[in-house]
Amino acid sequence: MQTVAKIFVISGPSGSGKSTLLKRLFNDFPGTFGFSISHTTRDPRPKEENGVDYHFVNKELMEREVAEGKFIESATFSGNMYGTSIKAVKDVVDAGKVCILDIDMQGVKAVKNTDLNPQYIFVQPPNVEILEQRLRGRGTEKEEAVLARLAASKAEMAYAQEPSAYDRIIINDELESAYKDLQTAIFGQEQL
Ligand SMILES: Nc1ncnc2c1ncn2[C@@H]1O[C@H](COP(=O)(O)OP(=O)(O)OP(=O)(O)O)[C@@H](O)[C@H]1O
Repeated sequence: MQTVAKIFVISGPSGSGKSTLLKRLFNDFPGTFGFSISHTTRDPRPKEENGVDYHFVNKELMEREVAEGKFIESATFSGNMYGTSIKAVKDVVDAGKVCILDIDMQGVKAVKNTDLNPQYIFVQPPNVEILEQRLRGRGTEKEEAVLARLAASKAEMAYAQEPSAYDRIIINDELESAYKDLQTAIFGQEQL
């Protein structure tokens, strides 16, 4: 399947519908897309496989590679490092797949400092009220987390208005229409 790029960055406020749209895309075009495999310094859990679920690495190695600029971004949660390496993204493309990076605004800015040269897509909710309804409707976050996500959405929406921030803005009002717009952004035209 011909796509307009080999790497797509999908960003947008939490609750804007990125996962919903991507799930559909992966289902409708099996084998076409892939996510990069992240690195982590935490121990594997039972059934987790190195190079499949994560690249499990030791802290010294990961710190060195982060310092060498081999990572798009990295962060520490509960004492464990997590991150996406530039190579992990290129590996998806080398395996013949189109790489989808589902990342936040900081991640988008970080990708812009690499040689990956993706297409940047922003998934935007129709308005803040609907975003709030959807976040609450999803029921996966506590009140505090909902408020934090709504606050973060303001900066994400403002950044998306900068002319050079994204190649495409998809307004996720009616899902069918947003999905068609996503297909057009990815394939150059609607496929289904
Ligand atoms: N067009 C739409 N109309 C109505 N509801 C929608 C639409 N798109 C998504 N939703 C619903 O909104 C909620 C948030 O969507 P989703 O989880 O896909 O957002 P997300 O951008 O992936 O969020 P996060 O960044 O937190 O993972 C979900 O409950 C989803 O079913």
